[in-house]
Amino acid sequence: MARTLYEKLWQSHVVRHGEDGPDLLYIDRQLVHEVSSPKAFRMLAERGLPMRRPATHLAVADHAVPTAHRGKMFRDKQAQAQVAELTRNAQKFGIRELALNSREHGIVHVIGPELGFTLPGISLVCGDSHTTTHGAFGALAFGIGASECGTVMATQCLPQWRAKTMQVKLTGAFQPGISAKDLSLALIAQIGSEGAKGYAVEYSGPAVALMNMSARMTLCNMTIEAGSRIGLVAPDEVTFGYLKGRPMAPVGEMWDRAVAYWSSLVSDPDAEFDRVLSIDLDSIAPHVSWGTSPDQAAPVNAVIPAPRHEKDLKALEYMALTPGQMLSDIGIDRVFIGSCTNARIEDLRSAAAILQGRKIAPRVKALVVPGSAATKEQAESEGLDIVFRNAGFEWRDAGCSMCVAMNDDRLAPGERCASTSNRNFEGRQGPGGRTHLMSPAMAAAAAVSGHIADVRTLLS
Ligand SMILES: CC(C)[C@H](C(=O)O)[C@@H](O)C(=O)O
Ligand code: SF4
Repeated sequence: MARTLYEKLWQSHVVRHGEDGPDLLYIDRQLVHEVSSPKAFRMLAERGLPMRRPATHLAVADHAVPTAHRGKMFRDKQAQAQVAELTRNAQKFGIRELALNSREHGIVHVIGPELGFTLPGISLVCGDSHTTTHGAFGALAFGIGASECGTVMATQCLPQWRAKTMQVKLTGAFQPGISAKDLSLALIAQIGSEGAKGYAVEYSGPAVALMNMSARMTLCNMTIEAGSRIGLVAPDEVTFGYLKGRPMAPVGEMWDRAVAYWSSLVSDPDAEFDRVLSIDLDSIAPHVSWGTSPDQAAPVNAVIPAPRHEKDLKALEYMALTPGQMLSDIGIDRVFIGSCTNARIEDLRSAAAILQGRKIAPRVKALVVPGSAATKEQAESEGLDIVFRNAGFEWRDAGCSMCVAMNDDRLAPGERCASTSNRNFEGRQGPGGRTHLMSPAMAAAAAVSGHIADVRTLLS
């Protein structure tokens, strides 16, 4: 029978079919960070259980780490304790941890792919909702809860319900100034923040074949904001090209065998999806969120829509905005370029291209936080750090930073931020802070303009 990519991945990991309950899946790899892992490690310790296969785990502290004072003291003692606990647990249970000062350090969803820890065909979990990111490689990757992390550590298995399947067919090509983030925001605005709930979403079509891994990762990363725990792209030559030579990728004959298997990880031509959507990229304009949920987003040249329900009213009040107001008239105080959605090298390049030879508006404070130490190093070798600094940005070390405000980087109450992150929930970037989600190029355009602006007017 014809099968979708999701069904192939699922079936290759089923240990036991659930009769009336969920299937039991084998989990190949787990990424571990400091926020969701303490409970899991405690579970093992309390029951005196060892880790089933420590070598399949990789730990990194990213959420709470300082980005301005790397290697110095943490100002936040709770954050410091959290990071120290991860190191203690990694040592105790024999898991590899990427040290804060190492070249491999970074946001968990950025370093997994960079190291080749993330591979097509594997099942990969992490106690983190944006684990959807890794589906860009054709991995069965999904976020799990803290106690499920413990289950995987102890058994290498996890009971799971199979999702329905959704195909998002993409045609056309991104127009100048437009990127995967705009597409994600447009899609989420269209289907809603629960529009893909219960579905595994596969992005396919000619436009996906043209996308680099960075764009595919942005798309899969944001899939959770449409309510889906799984975003997928079938692995292809672009995927293999990205992975070849990565530190943890297979080599020699194993590489050839892996590529042969990975090439089979596509939806069969006559496979049926439960739901199919089509989007033409030619029609996508730069998108910006105006509310407190990622689906409250609109094209930059639109006005803030009239509230449709209570949720919109509440969001407009929190955001201090009025229906009918031009999105591009909204002044901003801060700019954050970072997060596992948009802090890879391609993201930094696209922002730097706008900032080249320009300065940020006088009242704006801006920071750029690369997704990983390797991304930072690559950016510096290209001189991007100079472009950012000359424009007036602070150039930081890797971490989640102002995406989630668990370290020292946060908005003051009432401050408004143009942000390349993925969530604009109330208080997400600091209590009382107001977030507008957008692409790196759009965030750069907002930085130099002092208000939300259409990046297309700044393209040379
Ligand atoms: C802290 C962590 C568990 C959380 C997540 O699950 O995604 C965070 O990464 C986020 O982006 O909200
Ligand atoms: S960068 Fe933001 S979204 Fe990504 S893992 Fe960190 S906190 Fe979560």
